[in-house]
Amino acid sequence: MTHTELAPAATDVSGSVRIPRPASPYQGDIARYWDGEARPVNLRLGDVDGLYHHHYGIGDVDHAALGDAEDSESEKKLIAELHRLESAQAEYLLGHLGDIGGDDTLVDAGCGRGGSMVMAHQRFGCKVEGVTLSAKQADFANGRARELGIQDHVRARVCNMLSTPFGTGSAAASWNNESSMYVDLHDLFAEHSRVLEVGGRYVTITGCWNPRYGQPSKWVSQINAHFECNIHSRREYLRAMADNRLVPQAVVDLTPDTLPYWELRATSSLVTGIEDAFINSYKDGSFQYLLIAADRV
Ligand SMILES: C[S@@+](CC[C@H](N)C(=O)[O-])C[C@H]1O[C@@H](n2cnc3c(N)ncnc32)[C@H](O)[C@@H]1O
Ligand SMILES: CC(C)=CCC/C(C)=C/COP(=O)(O)OP(=O)(O)O
Ligand SMILES: [Mg+2]
Repeated sequence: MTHTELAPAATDVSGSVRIPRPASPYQGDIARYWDGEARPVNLRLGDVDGLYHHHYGIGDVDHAALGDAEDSESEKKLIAELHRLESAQAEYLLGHLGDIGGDDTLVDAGCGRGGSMVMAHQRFGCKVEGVTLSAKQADFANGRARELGIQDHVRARVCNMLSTPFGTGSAAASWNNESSMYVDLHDLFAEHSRVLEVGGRYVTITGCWNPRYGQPSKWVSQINAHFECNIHSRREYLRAMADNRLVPQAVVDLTPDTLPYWELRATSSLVTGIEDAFINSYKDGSFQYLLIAADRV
């Protein structure tokens, strides 16, 4: 499918994104949450190179890139390092999408400010369609795409990821990057399964509670309350995929890879207060940071 066949962008006369009525009061709350979000830990990291993420980082910290306590640039270097780890996370996700060509269309479900969409287009040359509940985020992502001159290929719209306007079988690949904890997984995977072509690839990076712990730990409950989300268990992911023709090809526990990011972030001036909940739950085994890549069969 070429992008000219896609439904027209939902914009009003001023060029901003049209806002559909939320599908539920909860979705209205989540839209308001992200419309109002302006945490320095996200904006200052994004300012490093113009890729704005709302996900966390993976990989080893490059200690040589950090200044020592006397270094007047140490805060700037710390921010650049946290951002590098967040972009590494997105590259890792994109690396599991398979063989994507310039004529393909990808779907980013819960696209935030669009950092991963820009990276996907830069990597594959393809079209990327994102959906978010937040009009502010969609405007931001579309503004960045215009600044980069890639607005014909990268587009965000205000839309519920459980009911998208994308054609059946129209996407070569789709993903959720830390956005699946806001929806019912059966509904979510039914929609990905519909939009993906047979043989297409679905990838998620997510935090999930570990069934081996028994129930969501107090740390998981704290993260849910902090973000107004509903973290699922690893078992729920695999079951809901199996029920929706999504067959896992890779399940990677990224918990050891994300801990260095959190430990570094906990030392920065940009802490938000949620760092200990992530660190403690990753360490006590009640919570895992997982990538799942699945084939649409
Ligand atoms: C933590 S942010 C992740 C953003 C992005 N994936 C990234 O990696 O930067 C969660 C995103 O999920 C979106 N979201 C939550 N529920 C949604 C829904 N039902 N439909 C569309 N987007 C949703 C929010 O609007 C927000 O953009
Ligand atoms: C792994 C889990 C459970 C994620 C929950 C979803 C979420 C809020 C992700 C990060 O967003 P953000 O980048 O806006 O958060 P922060 O401000 O903490 O960096
Ligand atoms: Mg962040």
